[in-house]
Parts: sequence; C-alpha cells; structure tokens
Amino acid sequence: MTKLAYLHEPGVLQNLRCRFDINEIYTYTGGILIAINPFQRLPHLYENRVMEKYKGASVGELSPHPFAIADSAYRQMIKEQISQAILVSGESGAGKTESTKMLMQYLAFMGGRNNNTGERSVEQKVLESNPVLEAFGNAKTVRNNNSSRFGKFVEIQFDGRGRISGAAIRTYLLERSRVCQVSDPERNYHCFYMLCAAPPEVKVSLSFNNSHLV
Ligand SMILES: Nc1ncnc2c1ncn2[C@@H]1O[C@H](COP(=O)(O)OP(=O)(O)OP(=O)(O)O)[C@@H](O)[C@H]1O
Repeated sequence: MTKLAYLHEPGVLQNLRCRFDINEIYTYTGGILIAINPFQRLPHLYENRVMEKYKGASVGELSPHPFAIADSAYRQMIKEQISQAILVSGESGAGKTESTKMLMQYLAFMGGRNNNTGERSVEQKVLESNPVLEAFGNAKTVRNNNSSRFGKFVEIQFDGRGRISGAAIRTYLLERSRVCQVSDPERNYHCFYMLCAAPPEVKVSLSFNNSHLV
C-alpha cells in the first residue's frame, strides 16, 4: 500500500524509484489496477509472449498488469454481450497515455484479423492514429514532455466473434489557448516543431495542402 502514497508525490517517486523491482510497477486495489510510472522503457513487460500469457487468465491469477484488465473486459464483453468501458485516470504525467496504448495493443492482439489483402487493418489504423493525435494535441509541459492537452474517448467495435470491426476516436477539450500563449519552459504542440524540422519537400507539400484547405 505504500506505493499508493508515491503516486501523489512525484518527487518522492523520482528519488525512490530505484527501490522498485521493475516487475512490480503494477498493483491491484480491488478491481482497480494502480500503475507506478517507472520513467524507463520496460519492453519485456509488454511483448507478444506476455500478451499470450494473459490471454484467458482471470484477474489476480498472474501479476497485476494492464493486459489483465483488457483481457477481463474483452472476455466479459464476449460472455455477456454487453459493451465494456475502461477508465484510465490519474494526474498529469502519471502514465495514462502509455497505459491506454497498452490496453489498445492488447485489444488489437485479441481482436485482430488475419489480413492478407495488403490493406491496413482497423486495429493497425487505430494504433497508428496515436502519433498523429499526439502531434496535434500533445505538448511539453513542466510535468510531462509529452502531455496530452485534450481528452480522448476511444471506442473499439467488435463483431459477434470478438473480431475488431470498427473504431471511433472522439477528442474533446483541446487546450486551444496553447497555440498562441505558451509560458516558458513549456512548448507549443509538437506538430509545429515537426513542421520546422521537416525537410523542405514536406513543407512544400504541407503548404500546398493547406492552401487547398483554405
Ligand atoms: N508504463 C510505462 N513504461 C515506461 N515509461 C512510462 C510508462 N508510463 C509512463 N511512462 C513515461 O512517463 C511519461 C508520461 O506518461 P504519460 O504521457 O502516459 O502520462 P499522462 O498521464 O498521459 O500525462 P498527461 O495527463 O500530462 O497527458 C511518458 O512519456 C513515458 O516516458
């Protein structure tokens, strides 16, 4: 339970994070998963073989993990035929965006289709939408170098056999004032810096598209 207190004291977490076993960044309180931001990449926790392990395992059977939450929601949806929702909440920099990506990754793994047509599947499109949304809606703040300045509601639709059939992403409450007013040392939205750093041919093509839009 001490880990809970660290969630509200990011400074303390920074100082003590070396005490954490990297395999213990997740814990449960009842049916809620609490994530401690490790502030370091831990790819071995999220690879395919880990997703395989969580497939069909009930919550609590294996170590706490976002995959266990996603698996439970997925199974419940198939069993009860009722839509499920996963709420990801926390203060800025807590790891909501990263956790959401893991949940989406697991649902894409469970509900993905074998696609031999060469076309990009729905789940690929959903996962690939993240960098685009982040370019236009994320910015560096004092708390988080990649802070989402908007809310996001991701809906993934499944057919009767549990295969992904469609998806919708709704965004809301974008912090518009950031476009014209940024307080130092924060930054504007990533897309502006990407545009400045882009090679000349990309800039030409963007301004071409823009003039058509206008
Ligand atoms: N599970 C994780 N593994 C590794 N790094 C992580 C993890 N979760 C978060 N981080 C690190 O912490 C940073 C902040 O996380 P994230 O952007 O997900 O926070 P957030 O809660 O969405 O913040 P905000 O509300 O400001 O958008 C990430 O850019 C990443 O570097």
